[in-house]
Amino acid sequence: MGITEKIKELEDEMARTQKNKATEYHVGQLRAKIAKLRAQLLEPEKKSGAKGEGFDVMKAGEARVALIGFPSVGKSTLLSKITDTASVSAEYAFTTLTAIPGVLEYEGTRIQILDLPGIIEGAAQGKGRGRQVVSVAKTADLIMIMMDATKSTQQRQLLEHELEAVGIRLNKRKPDVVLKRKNGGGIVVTKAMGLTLTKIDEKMIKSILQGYKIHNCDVMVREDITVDEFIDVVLGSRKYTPALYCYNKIDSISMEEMDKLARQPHSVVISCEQDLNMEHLKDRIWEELALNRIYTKKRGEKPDLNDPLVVREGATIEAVCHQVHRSLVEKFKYAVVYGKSSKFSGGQKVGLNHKVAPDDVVTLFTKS
Ligand SMILES: Nc1nc2c(ncn2[C@@H]2O[C@H](COP(=O)(O)OP(=O)(O)OP(=O)(O)O)[C@@H](O)[C@H]2O)c(=O)[nH]1
Ligand SMILES: [K+]
Ligand SMILES: [Mg+2]
Repeated sequence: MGITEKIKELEDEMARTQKNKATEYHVGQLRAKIAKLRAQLLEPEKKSGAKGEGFDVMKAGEARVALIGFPSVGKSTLLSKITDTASVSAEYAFTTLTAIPGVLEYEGTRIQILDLPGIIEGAAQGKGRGRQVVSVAKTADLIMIMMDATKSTQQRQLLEHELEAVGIRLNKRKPDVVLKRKNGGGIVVTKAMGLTLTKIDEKMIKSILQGYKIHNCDVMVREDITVDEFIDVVLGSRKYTPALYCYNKIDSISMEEMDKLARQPHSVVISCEQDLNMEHLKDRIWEELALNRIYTKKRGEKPDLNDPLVVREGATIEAVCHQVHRSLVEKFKYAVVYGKSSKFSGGQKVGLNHKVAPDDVVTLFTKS
């Protein structure tokens, strides 16, 4: 009998079993057996030779949010609740075996939410399908770290650790350091005016670079970085992603406990089952994604306020062009912006590098 058939048998048995005090232990055992078999299904296939790089899911909408968490914290329940997609949820671990995309409509914006298999400690080292899951997290604009409010708060640290292990930096800005490799001249470290380095010194910077066999390089340090942050800069391939910590199942904890969790930074508490705080969660997703709406208008016409473009905070006119059409940048001549980013109330003529502000109106002019 294959694993899937075995699982099916156990599931059937679970469905047949009356749940009460007398069967509690037996049901618990069934659940553990199912979880163990499903974990086996999650093992990467040996012969495929793939290093487990992500799941093949097309991006959709204006942004992507990945749901990362241990098994059975309620990721699938949440997906079914806030998007147009139903994802199977159940009381045993490893119910979800692949990436399931859904779309959350938020005030005219489409946000892709990715339900993912639960990960376990050691995911980053390739335990279970963990490596694949954390790879998908790298493609997300926001990582939603989902936890069971009734379980220990250690979950948070363990999950952060797994994500850090694959080079994701949560709620951190890229350190303000510029490295410029050269062909000669040794290592030259320059600091921004008035900056004192308290956590790293020039000698350390040089020795780290030499450790990575970089012997000729200009280093411009613009903030008081730590050793780890400097190593991140040298390694380069770090992904700096906003994270929202979501505690589910608050229906099962006390008010005091709930209050404590809700007060942590970047945190939100919900109950999918009891429908608690779901609208607030959507607001927070939008806020953490830091998306802005702007509007385009044709010359001599009124802007179409029903059809906003959604761009990242700090987006440039170039990004706006990309949103409108892939080939627009090549034909771009100049733009006129109206609104907060414009110096003049009658509109300002700007180039591709100009940064737009929320609710700006933009007219794009192309070479004919
Ligand atoms: N008490 C309570 N139970 C919940 C809540 N949300 C989900 N559950 C239950 O938690 C269990 C697990 O839910 P799932 O949605 O399958 O969890 P998951 O994180 O997708 O699990 P995997 O796919 O196995 O990683 C189910 O029995 C749900 O009914 C909640 O807000 N409160
Ligand atoms: K589950
Ligand atoms: Mg699931």
